[in-house]
Amino acid sequence: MPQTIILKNVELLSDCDELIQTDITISDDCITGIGTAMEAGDKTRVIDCTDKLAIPGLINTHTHAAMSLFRSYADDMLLMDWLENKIWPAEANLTAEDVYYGTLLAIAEMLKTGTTTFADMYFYMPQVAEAVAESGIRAVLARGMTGLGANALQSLAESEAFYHEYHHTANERITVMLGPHAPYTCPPDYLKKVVSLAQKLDAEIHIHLSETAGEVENCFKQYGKSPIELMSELGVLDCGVLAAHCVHVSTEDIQIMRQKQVRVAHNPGSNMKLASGIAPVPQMLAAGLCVGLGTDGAASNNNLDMLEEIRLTALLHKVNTRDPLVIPAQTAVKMATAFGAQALGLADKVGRLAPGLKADIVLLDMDSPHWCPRHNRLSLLAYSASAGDVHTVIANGKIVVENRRLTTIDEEKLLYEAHKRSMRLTGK
Ligand SMILES: CSC[C@H]1O[C@@H](n2cnc3c(O)ncnc32)[C@H](O)[C@@H]1O
Ligand SMILES: [Zn+2]
Repeated sequence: MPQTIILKNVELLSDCDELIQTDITISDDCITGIGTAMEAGDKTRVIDCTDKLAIPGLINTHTHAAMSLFRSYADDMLLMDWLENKIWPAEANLTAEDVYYGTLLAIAEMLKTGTTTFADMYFYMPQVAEAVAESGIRAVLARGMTGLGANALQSLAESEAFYHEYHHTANERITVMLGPHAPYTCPPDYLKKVVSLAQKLDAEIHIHLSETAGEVENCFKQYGKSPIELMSELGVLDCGVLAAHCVHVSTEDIQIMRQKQVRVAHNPGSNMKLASGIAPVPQMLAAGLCVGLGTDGAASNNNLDMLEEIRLTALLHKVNTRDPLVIPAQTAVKMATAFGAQALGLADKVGRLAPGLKADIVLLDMDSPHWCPRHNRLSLLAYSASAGDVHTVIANGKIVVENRRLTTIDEEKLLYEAHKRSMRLTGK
């Protein structure tokens, strides 16, 4: 029997950003009505939403969920030093079960901070999918691949098997992409194999591109072109690409990205912490690119809080351009919702509150001093809200956070397991 939930007297922002107080009706996994709800029947759960603001579930377009196990392990370093000397050696010891618990830890944090969809690139992806399936979150999963080393061909084969086994599973909550790590770990011949596989499967690609100045400089030295130009030449950009970072992209690169409809995952927190630079987001948006927001892994952020990324996005680009209008609150919020959905190929399912879309809904508790006075809900959401305001989270029509508590995850057991495994992995 499909369950019906009515969110009674909830506040929400319409597509035209008008504030409305109304009811949202959820039947099974979908939003079926926005407007005064019909009389509740026996099987209907009515939730009083006085003083609650409903927003679409937030969409994290780039992370490595299980890296939550490495949070606070290696900080204040540049990307390549951090990867080569701290992260990759520690990741070499990861087991499938570690990745399961690391991913579940990340999912617990994401759900409690209002994220209902994430795009992940990592190893041991069947265990990632298991954590996604049982927690109720939505995810776009990619088995990370590097073309250097003994596992290069095996990870291609694993990616193919993972795609066949998990694409469109968990009630359609899981979709699968291919995940070549980056141009500096995937040489051209390897990327050509990835492109062939993507064409065979009709799969899209999630890849790190142009994250640091050093990456772009080395790419010019090695191939005489930028990472974007190289990817274009190799056919990678013809597969449908979600490109993480794009910090050091030129005007010419942006034109290519526009032509190839590359979608960008902007990760302001990680880019700031790793001192990678500031992505030209205003230029990318002005060129018509789809730019979503991501946290990157919790080891380089050091949290998975998308409300924080919204705020960072709105602030960072203002101070960088000295133009307060460059990314207004509304744009930053859209980047974490509607644009994020588009970036992940899920715009027909999530990212907005509208009848017919999946019921991925976050209720923020506005009954706090930092929500007073309420001149402008969008402004409050972008500049004043914080993770502690996330009261209730509904993912695919199911309540996964209720009164700030997880309903699908045993948090106490999870923290014990995650802490124990993290200590072993980092030799502590
Ligand atoms: C091959 S699985 C993903 C791989 O990416 C590493 N990683 C984490 N953060 C970053 C980043 O900001 N840039 C590049 N690579 C990153 C992660 O440790 C995994 O090894
Ligand atoms: Zn990353």
